[in-house]
Amino acid sequence: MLGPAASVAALRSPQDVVHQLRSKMQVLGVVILVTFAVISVVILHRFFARKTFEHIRGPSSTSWLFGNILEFNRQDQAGDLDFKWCREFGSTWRLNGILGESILMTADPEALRHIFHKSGYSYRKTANDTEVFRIFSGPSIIWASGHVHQRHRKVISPAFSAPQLHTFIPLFQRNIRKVTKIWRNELASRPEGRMVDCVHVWLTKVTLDIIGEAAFDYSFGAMSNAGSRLLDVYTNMFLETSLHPPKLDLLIKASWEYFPVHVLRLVDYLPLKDVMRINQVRKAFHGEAQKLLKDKTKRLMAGEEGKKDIMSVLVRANASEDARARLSNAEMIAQMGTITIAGHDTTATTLTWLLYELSKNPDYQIKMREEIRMIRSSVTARGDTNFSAEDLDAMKYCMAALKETLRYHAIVLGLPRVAEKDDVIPLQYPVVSKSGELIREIPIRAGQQILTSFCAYNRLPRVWGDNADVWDPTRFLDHDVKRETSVGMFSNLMTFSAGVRGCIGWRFSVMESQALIAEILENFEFSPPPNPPEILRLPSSVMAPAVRGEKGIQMPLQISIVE
Ligand code: HEM
Repeated sequence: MLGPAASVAALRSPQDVVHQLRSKMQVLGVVILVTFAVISVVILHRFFARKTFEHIRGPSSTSWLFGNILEFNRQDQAGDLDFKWCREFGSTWRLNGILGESILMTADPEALRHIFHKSGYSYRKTANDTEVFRIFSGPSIIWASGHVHQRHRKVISPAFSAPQLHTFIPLFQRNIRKVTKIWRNELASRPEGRMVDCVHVWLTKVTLDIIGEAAFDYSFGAMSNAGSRLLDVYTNMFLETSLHPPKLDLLIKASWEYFPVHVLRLVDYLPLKDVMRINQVRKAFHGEAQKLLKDKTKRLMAGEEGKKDIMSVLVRANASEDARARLSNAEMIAQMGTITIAGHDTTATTLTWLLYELSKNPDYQIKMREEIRMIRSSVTARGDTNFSAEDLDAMKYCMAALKETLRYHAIVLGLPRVAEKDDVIPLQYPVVSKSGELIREIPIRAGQQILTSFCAYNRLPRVWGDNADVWDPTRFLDHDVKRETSVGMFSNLMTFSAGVRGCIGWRFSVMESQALIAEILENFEFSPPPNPPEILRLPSSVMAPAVRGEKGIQMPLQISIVE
């Protein structure tokens, strides 16, 4: 029997197919030609440009064409090379990029503070990241830069304020109870009272339904398996587009830095794997977001009592702005895809790693459960049924476990940035140069690339102590780890990035996690499955878990009911 793609092809005439193939070959031909022209210019530019990183130590190049980039993208486990290089060369080192580019890589707290906090927009995103965000979301906050980004941030920020987010706690609790009910029913049907399940699947479903409802008053129907069209096109996007990019993708994308922005718009038509996948996702989000925006604007015009979802708050905030500071319809629509994607897989994956660590640390898991039960008694005693925000904040063991997981399993491993102008980056921890001198600051030339390593910073022994390589939440309990610098959005961690472009949804994620952890651990116990498989950290854009030798995202854990 023919598959759907084959049946569609069978409906076209042979001339159509040949014509289509020819046009695709022509596009590819032009792309390859232009890329080679750009590559020649780049090589010449690199040859004559002023060198500023050459004295810094780093790994030797493993390929004349790719430098260290191929091995970095193909590492066995996410972060392996960051940790190795950081141990070998200190918290700042030099990496060989494509076609002999010198890249500065750093996990140094002062350098991170300088790049993300102090320099405003002087360190921009790479052309590759900017284009991928544009293709996926359109003109949204995560794509915008400079004063346009400032305008987005001003309109969107009120929707992420603490008082606004507190109103979502019952919504978080209502949704996680659906998972609790499904797991309880499933476990009741098993005579042994245990099951092994991929917790990531369920956490992804519940966080997707939560973001749908909280952000847009929209139902993704993930938990009910009703599955909206959006869910179908979007599932597994991160993994499919970012894991092990082909060599040609890496080469083409490295050349984007040298194209003018309007030429880069042609990227939409490139037959690259992730471009085609992401294009599809954007179109699906665009259609739904358009309908939602229309509905919410109509309600606002009719003077109806506004809903509390993030998009409704945004529509009201936007309407009250001065006309020049407002977001356009296209910009409003673009936020839906960004907020959905930035706002659920990230939290789901972090919580998956948390349950994994708890399965290996039963004593700490028991402490968390005892704490939840103690606070439950006081909730019941005052006649309430749900934990309030204050109750959740009072769960110190739970909060410490969440912080430690965000530290130890930084799901965004780091971010690349490009210097907009010549600058000098200060270091908190000086490194030794090739000739044995101490380097305390590094001159940067406009256009040079810096790869920041959040995962390596989050494990620096000088910041986190000698046991930085161990998952140990007690470091966040009673004693305040003395740190010489403060970076990041939350608890001195770089996991949510930092500064003007730091994660706008960090507080949403933390509150949601607090509510989900309390409900899940009050009801269930987690342990490793029989014959526990080796769990890997996949080097994809969100560091997902996998089982060695098997495909796709997986985290099999044994679940049983706590009586
Ligand atoms: C564990 C959970 C999360 C992690 C680790 C995380 C991490 C990050 C990081 C590293 C960035 C910077 C990206 C860049 O500069 O390219 C970012 C930006 C962003 N995040 Fe999150 N995030 C999380 C949860 C959320 C949630 C729950 C939401 C929304 C509900 C959200 C919405 C956003 C948005 C809109 C941006 C773009 C901000 C801007 O460009 O100004 N994130 N996030």
